[in-house]
Amino acid sequence: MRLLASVRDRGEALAAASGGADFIDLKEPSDGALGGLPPARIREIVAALRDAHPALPLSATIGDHPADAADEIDARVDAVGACGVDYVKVGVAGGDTRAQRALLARLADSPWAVVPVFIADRGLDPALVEAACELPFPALMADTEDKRAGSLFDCVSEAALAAFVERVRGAGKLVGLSGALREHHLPRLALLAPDFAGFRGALCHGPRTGVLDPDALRSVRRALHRLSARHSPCIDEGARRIAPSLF
Ligand SMILES: O=C[C@H](O)COP(=O)(O)O
Repeated sequence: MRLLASVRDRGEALAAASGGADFIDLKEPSDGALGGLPPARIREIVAALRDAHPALPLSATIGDHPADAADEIDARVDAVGACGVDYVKVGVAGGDTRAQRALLARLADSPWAVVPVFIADRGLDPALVEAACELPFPALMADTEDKRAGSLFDCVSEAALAAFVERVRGAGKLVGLSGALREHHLPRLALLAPDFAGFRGALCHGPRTGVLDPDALRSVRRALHRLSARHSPCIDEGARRIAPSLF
């Protein structure tokens, strides 16, 4: 299980990369679950990371938008993709199923590598996950929107999370879990064995809107290493086959 760290600026990005994050995710935590950074800031961070850590995979979010905001979402995906990140993360918020399916179909046609992020505050819709699994996305994630309402584990049952991980991996995609996850959740995460787990709040000294704390990141990193030493190497082998460039 790899560590995705969400960062908002160049300083945090370099600290997260040096601290051992496996994926760097660019977002503005003060602007919501998938708060977007201005393209100029994304380009600045991408340049700094490509220079210092050229092999590190980078993602960026486009901001929180309702599923039916088609034009706005398309424009933001293009703007963020053009900044040179490897993946563009797009939230699939709850609500109108038809709009969600239409959004997935459009994102699958995007020239950029889009990672849909299912906003799971009210659970995961297996039919929607199934629809996404049939489209050519490199990865799928789950995250939560209301960070005060507990963690992903308070919103989605472990059985449903296990089914999500299994289905997405079975479709040949990377699978990631996030949503107010803390270090104490790592043993439960390790049992689910997603390819990566995403963190912001756990890496900050105060709230997730505060500043990234390199010591907190190192602590999560160490805990993950300890758990990885115990979990089955065949999971990593599977992930290597799906996305060899990431390993
Ligand atoms: O992509 C991962 C998110 O940034 C996770 O943020 P969080 O740990 O504060 O829920």
